[in-house]
Amino acid sequence: METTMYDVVVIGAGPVGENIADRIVQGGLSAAIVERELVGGECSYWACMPTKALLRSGTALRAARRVPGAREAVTGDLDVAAVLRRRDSFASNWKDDGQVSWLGQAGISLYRGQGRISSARAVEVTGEDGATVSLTARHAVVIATGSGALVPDIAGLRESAPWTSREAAAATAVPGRLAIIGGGVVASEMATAFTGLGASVTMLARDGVLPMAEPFAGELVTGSLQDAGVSVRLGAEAASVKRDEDGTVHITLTDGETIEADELLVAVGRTPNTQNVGLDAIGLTPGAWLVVDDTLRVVGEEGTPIGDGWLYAAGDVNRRVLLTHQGKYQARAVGDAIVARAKGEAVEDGRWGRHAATADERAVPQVIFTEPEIASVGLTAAAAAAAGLRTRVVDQDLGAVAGSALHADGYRGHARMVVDEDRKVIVGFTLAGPDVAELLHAATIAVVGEVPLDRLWHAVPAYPTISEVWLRLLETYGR
Ligand SMILES: Cc1cc2nc3c(=O)[nH]c(=O)nc-3n(C[C@H](O)[C@H](O)[C@H](O)COP(=O)(O)OP(=O)(O)OC[C@H]3O[C@@H](n4cnc5c(N)ncnc54)[C@H](O)[C@@H]3O)c2cc1C
Ligand SMILES: NC(=O)c1ccc[n+]([C@@H]2O[C@H](COP(=O)([O-])OP(=O)(O)OC[C@H]3O[C@@H](n4cnc5c(N)ncnc54)[C@H](O)[C@@H]3O)[C@@H](O)[C@H]2O)c1
Repeated sequence: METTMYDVVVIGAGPVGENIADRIVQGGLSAAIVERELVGGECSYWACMPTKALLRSGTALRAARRVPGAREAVTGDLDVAAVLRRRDSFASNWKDDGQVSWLGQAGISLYRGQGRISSARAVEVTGEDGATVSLTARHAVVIATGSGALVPDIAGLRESAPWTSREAAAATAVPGRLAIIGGGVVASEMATAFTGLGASVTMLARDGVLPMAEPFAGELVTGSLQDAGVSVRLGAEAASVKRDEDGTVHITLTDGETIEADELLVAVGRTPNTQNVGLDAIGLTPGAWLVVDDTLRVVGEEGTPIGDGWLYAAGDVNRRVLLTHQGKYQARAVGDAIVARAKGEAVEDGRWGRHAATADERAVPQVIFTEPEIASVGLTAAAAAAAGLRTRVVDQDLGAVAGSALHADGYRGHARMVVDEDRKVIVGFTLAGPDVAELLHAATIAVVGEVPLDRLWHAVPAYPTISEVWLRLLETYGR
């Protein structure tokens, strides 16, 4: 079979794959990208964009209702059809023409179909018509195939055709009753969105609400979900599921209670898209998360790169951080590392080096778009303690800051700064409150830059903004 040669072949055209290919071409090499569904990946069509579009209108409405004067100008509830239309447009109506034309402009060759590694540096692409194309990579193959929703082994669950995050993100109607298994990020965001859109929501949060975040985050989100009418069942676990012929879903809990719903969303984490990517051909296990070093080279069981280091994996598929912005950060590192190695240039793979994804370890920012928003970077107090750091935790009521009070009547929120006492730098920062998302980057810079607290006193927050929380936290810490 004839094979086409590129410097680099990227499997998966999600946000991460696209950015890797772009970096490769910017670096003067040629790149092919393989995609089996839509160019743009999960984030564009079934994850970040559509879910945030489903949430945004409710957030705007709540914001207006918190400010007298604006409140009186708002009558009625959300216009569900308008929300769904706006969501459709943010999902580009599930068409990838825009992203395909971007690939063309960027000089990246697109191959549509399932990509499978057949041997070292060789990828076969099988299109929908069954035709196969062979690609060979001169320098590297990158797996950027992302992840899919994990559906746990609960009796009857799969047969009940549950929603995963995909069906929730792309919903064309709002179910009367929505049950959710899970208490993590997807469950909390979708409970917020669908209760705002008029569904009666029950959340089965076996392990609590946002258990990986600072405890006050989960408490505030739980409280506001309950205020909005969501039944938050902490500790509840589904034992079996059955869907009637009339479509009603019955969820039996481990304590014997049964809950009825019109739809059931399963949101208990992700599974890597590595089932059918040819891992068996190179001695790796299909279906497993890929393990990588800091320049994103896939390593085998003994911890050394596969072969001569021709295989890389970035984004969700390596499980380091399941977030778009962090995957794109990896993409910049891996793309530049491949170019440097191809050109025989030095690879800066030390901590914070140009080609190392160092921030993945302890400096990851995330915004959870619940009510209230949860914006965090770095380690929680518990994670810092578990890592053996000697820390001091400083807390501040965010509602007591002048800028917050002005922002919204009855502003409720909380901020926490985790200080590494040995280095006098911030290693973790969490904000919970309305409209805190845009405040996060200051904290990310403080954590990544390891800005000494002494110097932070000279970073004066403007008055009267919510950012004044920085000063309050420093004052509590003491000079
Ligand atoms: C509901 C939800 C909401 C989210 N919201 C946010 C958010 O607000 N902010 C945020 O930062 N992150 C968010 N995330 C996480 C984010 O979606 C992922 O981290 C991101 O999509 C990962 O990008 P990726 O390129 O690694 O993988 P993906 O986006 O999954 O893309 C991988 C691509 O590879 C393709 N592919 C897979 N296997 C093959 C193959 N063998 N051959 C060819 N193509 C293949 C797939 O079709 C897909 O297009 C959310 C996730 C979910 C589920
Ligand atoms: N705004 C954002 O940044 C955003 C939004 C959505 C998703 N995401 C990303 O997508 C990924 C997937 O989100 P997710 O919510 O599916 O995963 P998650 O890991 O955030 O939460 C899954 C939750 O399900 C619980 N769980 C696991 N198995 C269970 C079971 N059998 N029954 C009941 N509960 C169970 C876990 O304890 C956990 O709390 C996350 O890593 C997240 O970072 C990010």
